[in-house]
Amino acid sequence: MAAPSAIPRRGLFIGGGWREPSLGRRLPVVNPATEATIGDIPAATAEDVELAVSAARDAFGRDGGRHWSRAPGAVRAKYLKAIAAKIKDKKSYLALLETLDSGKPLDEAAGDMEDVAACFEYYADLAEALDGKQRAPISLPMEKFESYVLKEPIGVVGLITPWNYPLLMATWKVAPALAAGCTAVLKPSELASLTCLELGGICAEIGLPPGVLNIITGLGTEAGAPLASHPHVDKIAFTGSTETGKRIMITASQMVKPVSLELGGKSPLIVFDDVDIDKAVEWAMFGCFANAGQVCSATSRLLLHEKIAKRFLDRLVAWAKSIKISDPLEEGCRLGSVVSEGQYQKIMKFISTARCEGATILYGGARPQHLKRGFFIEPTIITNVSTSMQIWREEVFGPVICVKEFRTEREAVELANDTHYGLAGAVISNDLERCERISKAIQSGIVWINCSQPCFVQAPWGGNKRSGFGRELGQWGLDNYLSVKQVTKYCSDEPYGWYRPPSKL
Ligand SMILES: NC(=O)c1ccc[n+]([C@@H]2O[C@H](COP(=O)([O-])OP(=O)(O)OC[C@H]3O[C@@H](n4cnc5c(N)ncnc54)[C@H](O)[C@@H]3O)[C@@H](O)[C@H]2O)c1
Ligand SMILES: C[N+](C)(C)CC=O
Repeated sequence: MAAPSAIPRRGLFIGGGWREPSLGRRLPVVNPATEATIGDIPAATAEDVELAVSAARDAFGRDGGRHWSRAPGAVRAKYLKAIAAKIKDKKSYLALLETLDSGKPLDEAAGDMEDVAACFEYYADLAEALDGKQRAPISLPMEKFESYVLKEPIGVVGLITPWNYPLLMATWKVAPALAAGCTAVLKPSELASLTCLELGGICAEIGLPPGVLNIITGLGTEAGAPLASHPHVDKIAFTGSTETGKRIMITASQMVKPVSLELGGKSPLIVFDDVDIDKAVEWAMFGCFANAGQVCSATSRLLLHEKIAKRFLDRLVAWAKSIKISDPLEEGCRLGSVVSEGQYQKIMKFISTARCEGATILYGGARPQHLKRGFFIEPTIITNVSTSMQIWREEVFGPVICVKEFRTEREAVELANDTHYGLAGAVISNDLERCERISKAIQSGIVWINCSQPCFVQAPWGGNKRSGFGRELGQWGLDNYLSVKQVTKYCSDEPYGWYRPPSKL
């Protein structure tokens, strides 16, 4: 598909319609593959957050919740399915916008749109099933009491999301939140908001009740912070960096507001000496170079058994050389640009610090020579790394992998767990018992065996340690937006009998 001559000019999506931001400000949209400014997005501020939260509050309580929050799950499912159908209809267009906004290869963006539609469909099914799970009885040790559980929507939720999978990361929150009966204010990243704004257009087209989903774009400090601190927002679900996650947690703690946090990672991939090297190399490549390494669970630390390390690295370099790095709209592109100039500078600084600290840049580490414009970085492989180096310890969020060797299984596990993060980890070995042992020993929320990165909407996603807490996707994703209410009934005709009745005079 050819690039559109202009990006749609959208307002903020509040109360079912478009509004100009209160202060009239807009932020430029830069195509990171060309460095051209291709449009702009509204810059919301606290005044707009106020309007969006108020619209969500009204929608939550409208007519006693009959049309949304207390409506049968099948009603909400109908809307979620309609959104999924529209996403499928507009897949090519949305993928194109995502690529122009973020620099990711067009076919990766198209795959993301399929995942977006599948996520809405999945949570439509869970919304329908929710009614059948209400009033689940609790077995009690006293016959005079009966108890059951109601699962109720938490209320108005604030959803703050990053730029690496812009519409998909938003959908992981919007779909379950709406399925649960919550109403929401979504604040996508200022670096890639175009497809999230299009989601607003889709909601209007399918007639989603006004205010059920509100979408405000803008800077984190100006639009995200007032959303996180708003007293009428009942929960914040956040995906982004650990630093911002900490700030959100501090803000939310002032109101004892629940938060779920999907944060950064420094995920290891352990490769033993009993493997097919080329197959394992491909998983390592997919782990660290897909989406230009801007993946929360990216394989950023590669642990190689010393017996295969040299052969593995030779093949890894050979495979890395064969990646097509190009404008992400070109067919066959496997490495696009990173998302912004800021991200480009940050990644380059990580690489130069690694060099200064004594690591070896085995391959890459620079701008590809054939691309004079755009924020492109070669796939980069770094060896001679020590565990005190920044490149080992901190999340890069770019196409950069650092490598260490190990001798024993124990040493591999110690190295894998030598991180403050705990999002994901992976092991490749033909010895499945060893893989099982390692999957238990790795301190993370996700472990892949003989693969790396595949992600399914049915399975829980989230981390431990400084990678956050709470789980998205699957039933766990829905539970994030439900509050559990215990209802206990006294069902005996007898008086309770704790106090003696006053004597009749
Ligand atoms: N664990 C996961 O599932 C997962 C998935 C994707 C990305 N991530 C993480 O996201 C990070 C990259 O995304 P990013 O650079 O957009 O992260 P970021 O923390 O800079 O921004 C994330 C969002 O928070 C907003 N924000 C920034 N400051 C804020 C504040 N003070 N108050 C409220 N909101 C604020 C931003 O505008 C953006 O919408 C990486 O660390 C990555 O690992 C994690
Ligand atoms: C799981 N994934 C890759 C879609 C999102 C994490 O950044």
